[in-house]
Amino acid sequence: MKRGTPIDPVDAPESVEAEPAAPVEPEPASAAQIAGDRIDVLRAFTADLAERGEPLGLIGPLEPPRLWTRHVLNSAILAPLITSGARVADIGTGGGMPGLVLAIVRPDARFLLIEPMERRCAWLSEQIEHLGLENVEVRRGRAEEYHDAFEVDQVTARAVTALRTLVPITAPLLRDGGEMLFLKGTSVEAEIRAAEKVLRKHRVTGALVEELGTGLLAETTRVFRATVERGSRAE
Ligand SMILES: C[S@@+](CC[C@H](N)C(=O)[O-])C[C@H]1O[C@@H](n2cnc3c(N)ncnc32)[C@H](O)[C@@H]1O
Repeated sequence: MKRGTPIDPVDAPESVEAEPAAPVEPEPASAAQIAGDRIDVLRAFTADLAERGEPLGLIGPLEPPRLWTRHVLNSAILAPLITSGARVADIGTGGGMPGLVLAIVRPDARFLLIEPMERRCAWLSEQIEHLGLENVEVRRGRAEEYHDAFEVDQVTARAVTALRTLVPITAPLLRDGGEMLFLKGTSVEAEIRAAEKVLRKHRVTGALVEELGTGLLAETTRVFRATVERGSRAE
């Protein structure tokens, strides 16, 4: 794989034999600025992910040297877009991005981490307990299984699937007026064009792309923001 290509942790090998462990990226100076008084908790999570993430198949072998920049801070940079007091569902949290990282840096919001894979759920639950987080719960399963179970104010996701598939599985989780916040790559505009029909069908309005992290991160990140506006329906 080309260096610099984002790794899909799903494809990460279980172990890499005879390869020396890649050195972990030193903590960037901006980490404390982004995490504020939650930096110690974020450090503890990142240290554990650095040590156990690859053997557990949560991150690929090329990720430790860019763990902070590409994964942890790339997730934490979304924090200012989380509404205080909001109930937030993160879809496909995997090793913790972005949902667990956001739960760490935003203790004033409540998070549900929806993840189908048992081993990843076990990791997330262990981290929640170990870090003493009281604002986050794990729900095992696919987002679609929770469509009639609850409604949240905001839904987040990173590296789960393209917008035209992500919108139909996440829109039903949002209350009327609820917001989608999806971390996306450079292809987001093309994804929006490909998703035009489903955006209309699910009454997703005000779609825009914001660039986050300028002046803080070596690599900025792009977030897709949009709102579900169901409006009142005639009886
Ligand atoms: C490539 S990983 C990304 C993990 C994490 N969000 C990250 O950025 O590192 C995709 C994750 O989405 C989960 N997933 C796939 N389809 C899903 C669905 N329909 N509902 C919830 N999670 C799903 C997978 O189990 C996997 O953990």
